Amino acid sequence: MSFKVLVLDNVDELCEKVFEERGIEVVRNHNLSGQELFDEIRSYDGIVVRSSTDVTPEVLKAAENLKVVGRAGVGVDNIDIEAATARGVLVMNTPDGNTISTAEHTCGMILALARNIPQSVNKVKSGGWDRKKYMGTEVHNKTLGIVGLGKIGSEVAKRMKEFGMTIKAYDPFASVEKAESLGVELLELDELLGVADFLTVHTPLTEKTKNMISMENADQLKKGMYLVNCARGGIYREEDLNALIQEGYVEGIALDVYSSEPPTEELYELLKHPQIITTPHLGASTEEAQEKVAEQIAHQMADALEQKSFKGSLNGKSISLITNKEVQPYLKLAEKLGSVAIQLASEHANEFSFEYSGSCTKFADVLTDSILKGILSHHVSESVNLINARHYAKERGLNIRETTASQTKTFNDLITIKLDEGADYKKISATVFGEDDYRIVEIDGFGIELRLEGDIIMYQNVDKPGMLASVSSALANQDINIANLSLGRTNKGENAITAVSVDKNMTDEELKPILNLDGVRALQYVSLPVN
Ligand SMILES: NC(=O)C1=CN([C@@H]2O[C@H](COP(=O)(O)OP(=O)(O)OC[C@H]3O[C@@H](n4cnc5c(N)ncnc54)[C@H](O)[C@@H]3O)[C@@H](O)[C@H]2O)C=CC1
Ligand SMILES: O=C(O)C(=O)COP(=O)(O)O
Repeated sequence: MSFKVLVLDNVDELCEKVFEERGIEVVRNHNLSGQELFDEIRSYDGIVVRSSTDVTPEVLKAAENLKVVGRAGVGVDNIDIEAATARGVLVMNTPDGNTISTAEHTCGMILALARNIPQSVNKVKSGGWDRKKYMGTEVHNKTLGIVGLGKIGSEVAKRMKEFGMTIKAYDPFASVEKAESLGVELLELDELLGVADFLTVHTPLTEKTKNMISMENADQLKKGMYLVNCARGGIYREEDLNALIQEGYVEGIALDVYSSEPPTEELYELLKHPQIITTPHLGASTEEAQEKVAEQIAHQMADALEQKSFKGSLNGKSISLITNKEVQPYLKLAEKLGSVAIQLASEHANEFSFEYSGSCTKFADVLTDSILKGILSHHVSESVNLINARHYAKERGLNIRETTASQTKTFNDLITIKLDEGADYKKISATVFGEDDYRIVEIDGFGIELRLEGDIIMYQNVDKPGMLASVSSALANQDINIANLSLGRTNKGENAITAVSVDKNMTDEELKPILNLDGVRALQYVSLPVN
């Protein structure tokens, strides 16, 4: 299969090189926006972005062929992951390719703040000379507060420790062991704000981190401290930045990131304050970081398109499992069974129970995605895949219950779907023999053996002589060949279930003679793709 990828942002050329080496057609176009972008994007299987292109629901809708969005970098706030997930589009990033560069930039900002480097450079360049005004402060023996002791925060800690700083951090998700190994003391946020001479943030922008510092909590800050933000604009409340300095809470602020990039006119005005130093989102802008993220994202996207690996994927949490050879037969089994279930369920049924037993239980999560794919493919016009199956299930109000049992009585593995009360058949179980022999093995407690493929007529009947002969002659009269059949019964002469595979896709009209046979009940017709 051949794939086509569009590079939309200023991503290093190595990206194209990797795609080309891997036989993927690649086009670079930085200058697309609006309708032009919508028109161009239609035919691509993948797009590569940095932080400059907003991957909105509209962009995703226009990209009819899209399978993967690759972010050559970390932050994905410019990508609507929810909308991508709903459309079954994989979103991936390169979590560590620009860590060192951003950490180095942060350290640079801390030192630049401490020694007024940008302001004094400007002074000299404009023909001025003022040594008194630009008196600085040492960072040695000062406390650096880090909010977010993740990849970048940790690298900043290591580097600034070497400058003789005491490092303290707030990160509710960081382990004490990790902090100890870095020589960092973990504190609560309010404690950290009270002791930090310099505060640097390295978290995503979330409901919790937005406006983490503002005039509202300025009282908690150590007087005359410095603020650094090389993470995401808005973690410090931008409208309050000038006031924080003017009211004497903060001595200086260094920003690499802004709530809108480039900043709005109002924001540009605020940034003119002489004690605020600024760079235009340069944290990751080094040759080394850009080469790393470009190469990484191209390989990751190529692997994903070729279904080899899903490293770096941010949605479809269980998708990485589908490259596991062991899980593939179960995925197919689950999807087929889901398809049977929806064909047997009552109209408007919205309750399904999935039971996994045996060794397949360890893949239960992705098997549920696959059953849902089988169920929903009959309902949803948009293409359903393992990434968006749960999204659609939720949107359609399906209630799902999942249970697992480590052992089965008769089979190594069994997947069972329980249907709604109104359905003719309430419980259907299937397994896979070998690599690709998918079979229904039980319906409503009746042992049966039927391949999960092609066209199947299922009915209940009283276990008496001649029933099968009547059904086969009703089929033969219409020149319909029986491919396979399976009978299940409880006890001799009692109720029985018959499943007949036929060689053609039958119409309602063709089913009527069977439906009208005396003794045939609960006739259902199921159609499945042939393996
Ligand atoms: N300026 C630039 O060019 C760049 C900026 N970034 C940004 O830097 C930030 C950090 O990136 P990484 O270190 O790679 O991410 P990471 O995921 O390794 O670390 C984030 C840390 O923040 C912590 N965290 C999350 N919510 C928190 C909260 N409410 N309070 C305290 N800690 C919290 C997490 O536990 C985690 O340890 C991201 O926002 C990323 O987008 C990343 C690369 C370049
Ligand atoms: O990776 C990140 O999160 C960054 O902020 C870097 O953004 P950029 O790729 O330089 O536009």
